Amino acid sequence: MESSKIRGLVAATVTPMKENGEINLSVIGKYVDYLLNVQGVRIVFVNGTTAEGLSLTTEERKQLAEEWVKQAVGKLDQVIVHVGSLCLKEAQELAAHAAEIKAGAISVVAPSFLKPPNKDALISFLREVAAAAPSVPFYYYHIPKLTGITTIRMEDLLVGIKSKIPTFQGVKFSDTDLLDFGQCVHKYESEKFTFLYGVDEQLLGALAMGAHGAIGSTYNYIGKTTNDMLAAFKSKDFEKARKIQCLMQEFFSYVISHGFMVGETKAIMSVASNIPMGPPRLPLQETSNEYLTQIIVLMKSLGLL
Ligand SMILES: CC(=O)N[C@@H]([C@@H](O)[C@H](O)[C@H](O)CO)[C@@H](O)CC(=O)C(=O)O
Repeated sequence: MESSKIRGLVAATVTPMKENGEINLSVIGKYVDYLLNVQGVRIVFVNGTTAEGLSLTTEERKQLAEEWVKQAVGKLDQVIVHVGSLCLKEAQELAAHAAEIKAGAISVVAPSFLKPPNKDALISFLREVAAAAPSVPFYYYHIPKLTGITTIRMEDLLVGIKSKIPTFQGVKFSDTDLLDFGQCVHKYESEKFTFLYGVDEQLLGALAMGAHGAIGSTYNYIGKTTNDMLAAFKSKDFEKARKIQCLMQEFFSYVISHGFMVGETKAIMSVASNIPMGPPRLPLQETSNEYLTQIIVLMKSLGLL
């Protein structure tokens, strides 16, 4: 698959599972068609947070990456495979595999149990993983709320990074710190890095700070509405863009205060796409029918479904 610069929306995919907890590769073809034809989303992020990547076996991750790449051919623009792991060797194995199957890009989250003690240790880890896929564009996956690595700012991480990781292409920035985000875009403009924002509820703020695109769980099912917001922003209709973001925020505000994790994402996506995404894997929990009904009623009333 072509690896070109990433622009626009990227769906952080869920991993379809059967009721017995096995991964369900058979629906990925339909999933691709749904993203493309209904949501207008042409890039996917596979085996990330929403995909429960770190709860899958290495073999499952490889099978999923292969199936996504296979189904994307001739349809999607790009498949980004998340290859991060607590284990360097496993991350390298997954990176080499992503290169072998011709994934468009790889992304790596910081190991979060035995954590890198400082920026240099983190870069050393990332460099070793990136080296296992020496011709595949590399994106660092910054999600401090989940990794617990809260003291390494991206603005600092990027200093001289291209000399350490030649395939470095950009950051998937899943944090609310728009000061750090804005400085990354501003200071590294000449490097032509790509900055993809990952907090869907405030994407408009990041667009104003120069985001090139966005990766998120909700682009699976409100990609079309978010694309309308991107179009309004691009044509400088800021009033319209703000209205769309605020409308989506009514949904975010409700679900975030009542509980919003992968179980909810999978359930909403199953209803929206009519493709069974199944339950999440333990320790995550399936959402209740009662709560799902409330979410769907709200989304319909907002015109998001
Ligand atoms: C913590 C979390 O799951 N964040 C999501 C967001 O899309 C998030 O679901 C959304 O902003 C709602 O809070 C993404 O950043 C995660 C993501 O891109 C991924 O699944 O790899």
